[in-house]
Parts: sequence; C-alpha cells; structure tokens
Amino acid sequence: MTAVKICGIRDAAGFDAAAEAGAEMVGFVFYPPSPRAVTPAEAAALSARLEGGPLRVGLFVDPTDAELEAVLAVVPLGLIQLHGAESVARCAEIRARFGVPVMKAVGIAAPEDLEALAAYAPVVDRFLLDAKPPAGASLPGGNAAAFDWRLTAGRVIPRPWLLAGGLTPETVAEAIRQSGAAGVDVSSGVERARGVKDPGRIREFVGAARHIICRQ
Ligand SMILES: O=C(O)c1ccccc1NCC(=O)[C@H](O)[C@H](O)COP(=O)(O)O
Repeated sequence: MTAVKICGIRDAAGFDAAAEAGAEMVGFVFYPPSPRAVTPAEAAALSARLEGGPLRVGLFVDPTDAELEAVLAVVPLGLIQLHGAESVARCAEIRARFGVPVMKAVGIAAPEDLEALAAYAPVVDRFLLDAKPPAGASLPGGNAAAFDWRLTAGRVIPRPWLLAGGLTPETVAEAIRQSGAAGVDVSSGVERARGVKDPGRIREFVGAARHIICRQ
C-alpha cells in the first residue's frame, strides 16, 4: 500500500481529514516564511487531537539546535524532515543528537541529482524526492512544481523514499505508476488556497494513492 504524507497541516479540519483518511504521515512546517508555518504550540495542539494516528513529521529548513529543541519539547515528532541545504554531517549530527529519524529532502531535475543520495544514505532514514524550486520561488518546497517522474523509474534509491512535487488527486496515480514510488507527499495539491487545506481533496488524494499497487 502506498504511504501518504499530507504536508503543511495548519488547522483541525486538515489534521482530522488526513487522520480519518488514513494518511501515514502529517507534516508540520516549522519555517516562519511559509504560509503553512505553525508554531510549536499550534502543532502540539493539533497533534493532541488524536492519540496515535499518523506519524507527526516536523519540517525544518536549516534548523538550529535551539529550533529543534523548542519543537521536540512539545510535539511528539516521529520524523524530522530537513528541507534546506543541510550537509551530510549536519544530518548525522541532528539524527544522533535528537534521537529522531531523519528524512532528507533532495531536489531532483536530472538523473545526476540522484547521485547525491549515496552520501546521505548512511545518515538518514528516508528521502523525500521533490522538484527543485522554480526560478523566482520564495520557498524551498511546497511550490506545486513537479519533476519528471520517469527519472526514478527502475532506479535503486538507497533508503525508503517519498515522491513529492506538484502531486494532486488527479495525477498521483499516474505519478506512482511512472516513478515506482511506494510513498507520496502532497501540500499544494490538496489546498483550496495557498496554505489552506481542503479536507475533500485530502480524502480524494489518499483514496487515489491507495488504488495503486506498491512497487518499491
Ligand atoms: O510547504 C512549504 O511551505 C514548505 C516550505 C519550506 C520548505 C518546504 C516546504 N514544503 C515541503 C514539502 O514537503 C512539500 O509537501 C513538498 O515540497 C511538495 O509540495 P507541493 O508541490 O506543494 O505538493
């Protein structure tokens, strides 16, 4: 079964829809410039709506230790997503210091971009393969931009990975078929306005992803 992460959850309706639809992961964005950003207290309150349920993923961009500590003190994160320019050494340091699994986001535009994964593989638990930000984008992710899904087809990715970038309920099935992904991540494609999740589209997205046979 395809694993689904709904990223950029900011309100109870979005959290509840993702959990009820059976998403495996929900992402909280701890990056203040993002329209999807939440404070640690907001994420803690959302997370507390349900015991168990989706893995809580904290998304950070080149975080300091203090930023990570502030979140981990109140939000039970099961995965730290690093979506900035974190080096291999910094990923290893964060994973060792905080004892939480790490998912490194890597921008993909060409086959050679996949070569970066080998160096990170020993120090991270998962990869999130995302489109590179389009020219002029102000955010490193969440830009509704897709990369060529065929780039990962038949490739050995050295850790479990999620496909991200521009996915929607209408395209996710074809994206899984073309890419061979066993997991998918979405933000913009399940929003009715930038930063505002649409519970109906969350349900549609999870349903569409579920109809695909796992290949990874
Ligand atoms: O979503 C954001 O606002 C964001 C801000 C800063 C860094 C990363 C961000 N999102 C990363 C994600 O994991 C998104 O879900 C992923 O890029 C896919 O986004 P989309 O193309 O909008 O579905």
